[in-house]
Amino acid sequence: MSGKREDYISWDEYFMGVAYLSALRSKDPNTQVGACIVSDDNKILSMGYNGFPRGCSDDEFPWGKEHEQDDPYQAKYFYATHSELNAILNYRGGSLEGSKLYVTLFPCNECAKAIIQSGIRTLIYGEDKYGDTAAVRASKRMLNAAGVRYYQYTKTGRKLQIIV
Ligand SMILES: Nc1ccn([C@H]2C[C@H](O)[C@@H](COP(=O)(O)O)O2)c(=O)n1
Ligand SMILES: [Zn+2]
Repeated sequence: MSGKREDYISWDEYFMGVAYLSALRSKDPNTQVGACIVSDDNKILSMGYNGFPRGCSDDEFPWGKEHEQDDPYQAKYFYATHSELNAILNYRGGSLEGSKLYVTLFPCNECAKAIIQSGIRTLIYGEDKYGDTAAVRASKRMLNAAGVRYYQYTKTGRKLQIIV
């Protein structure tokens, strides 16, 4: 055997795989989101998943949805930091100018602002299940205006199995 292995995973499979792996760390019982920020020369810069800020206990803060509780103070939305924002805030290396963001779910309007302002130029997303909401429509409006390129990741169908 003298040639190289040919069935290695692509860059997109690798980074989207890392984003999906990060999502598995989320304690959100309904939606787990993962993100991976990559430099333009394909080095991983940061990762994140949705969860409560440091010091806000996963066991004490609420994981319910607003409409079930009828009180936003008792629902997760005031407290959960989105995976994209966590990935941006987790980066300690300086500038994210020109980087790419892989995220399992299309970013909301608040994350879009952080993405634009941090200098991320390309966004590759997995799902768009909230695509018809005002938050995601506003997000796309801002990303379009700011010239952030985005496209949906096309699943290759390859099954990645890791035994840990
Ligand atoms: N792009 C996104 C969108 C949502 N999230 C987080 C915020 C919540 O923890 C969860 C959404 O909960 P749901 O309303 O589906 O019960 O996902 C995120 O991190 N990034
Ligand atoms: Zn968001």
